[in-house]
Amino acid sequence: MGRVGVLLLNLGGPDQLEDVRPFLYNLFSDPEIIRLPFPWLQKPLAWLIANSRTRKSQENYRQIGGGSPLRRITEEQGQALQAELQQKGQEAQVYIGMRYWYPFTEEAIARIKRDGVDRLVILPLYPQFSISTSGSSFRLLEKIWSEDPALQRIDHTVITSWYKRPGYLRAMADLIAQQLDQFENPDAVHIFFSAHGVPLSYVEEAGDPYQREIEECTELILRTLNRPNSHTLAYQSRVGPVEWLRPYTEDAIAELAAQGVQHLLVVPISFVSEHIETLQEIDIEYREIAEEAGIHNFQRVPALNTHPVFINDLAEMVVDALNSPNLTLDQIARPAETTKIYPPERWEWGMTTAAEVWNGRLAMLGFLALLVELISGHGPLHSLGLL
Ligand SMILES: C=CC1=C(C)c2cc3[nH]c(cc4nc(cc5[nH]c(cc1n2)c(C)c5CCC(=O)O)C(CCC(=O)O)=C4C)c(C)c3C=C
Ligand SMILES: [Fe+2]
Repeated sequence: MGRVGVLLLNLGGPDQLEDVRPFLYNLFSDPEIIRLPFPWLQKPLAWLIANSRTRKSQENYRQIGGGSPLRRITEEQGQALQAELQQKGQEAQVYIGMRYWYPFTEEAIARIKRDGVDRLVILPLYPQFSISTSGSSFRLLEKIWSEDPALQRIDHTVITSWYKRPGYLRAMADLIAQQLDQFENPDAVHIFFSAHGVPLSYVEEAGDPYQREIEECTELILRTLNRPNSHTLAYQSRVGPVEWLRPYTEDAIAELAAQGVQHLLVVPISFVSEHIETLQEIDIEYREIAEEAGIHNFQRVPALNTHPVFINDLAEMVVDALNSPNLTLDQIARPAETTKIYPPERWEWGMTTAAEVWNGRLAMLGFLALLVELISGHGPLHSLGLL
């Protein structure tokens, strides 16, 4: 088989407060995060949004110790996966490629080339696929691959999403059960699944399978858990003025409180590491909303991090991928009739000419409105607290 490598893909997060601005700039420069019809608008808009969001975002990172734990946890996951693969008799080198901060995907690829990897498994650390997460990393990789004949010689396979894996579901159910059993009356606890949101247009216009995969994942976890608790699924971490997937977490918490729910167990569902949205948004912001609304028993399930059942499942996934037919970056970018990963014709740029013209006009208007707001200091983004 030659030298085997596993490339873990993740989003990345600022290691310290000074990193927040350039991290946000990288994030908003990604057309899979802000979808604009004109590429030349992307960088100026990214610069404007990053600058206007930095202070608020820094304050959030300050509340969790001055930086994101994502790099440390992802490295721990990588080490644990490498050791578990070795236990299973599969020698492999694990690499980490972050999309918006160090260690960048480009650095991981340089190391993969330097080490002479012959066989590579590409594994995003997102259980569910979204255009904005795994899709963005795959798109970047496809571009790097298409420009480098040395990479094209590496036999590679991509795992697109893996939320149906039995080990992942078991580990999630075990963590939920452990937390439930710490309540006085476990069956009376309302289980609240909180997924990272995406703009509604990703699902309705671009055909992102994310919402469907999140809903199915929630059902599978509940089936594995096999408890009688009531439950809710809602979406958190909305950014900007457009509509995102609903219900929004803060609204759903308020609604449950109004219905008299007293005991709430929050389950972060779209990410496998602790990060700002678990440690700050759920543990601090949503807890405050819940307690003010009358939910006094508010607990959260920890993220999987290096849970042994989860790491064992990742290792089995890698071994399975090495023994299955390859799904290549090229196939993902230009799917064949038989490759049904996500509706490709809907993910591509363009839609119809008329839609593009209108998108362009609206983007220009939006850009002008943003400039006016930045100069005048008044407008909808100020009202929303984004500027
Ligand atoms: C499945 C997980 C995630 C999805 C889907 C996702 C979509 C998405 N995110 C933004 C905007 C921001 N995301 C930020 C940080 C961030 N997001 C995720 C995960 C998903 N994002 C992670 C793991 C992180 C890093 C967390 C850390 O610990 O550092 C940020 C920066 C933080 C902040 O200022 O709030 C922004 C902004 C959009 C617009 C989007 C979908 C289009
Ligand atoms: Fe995000």
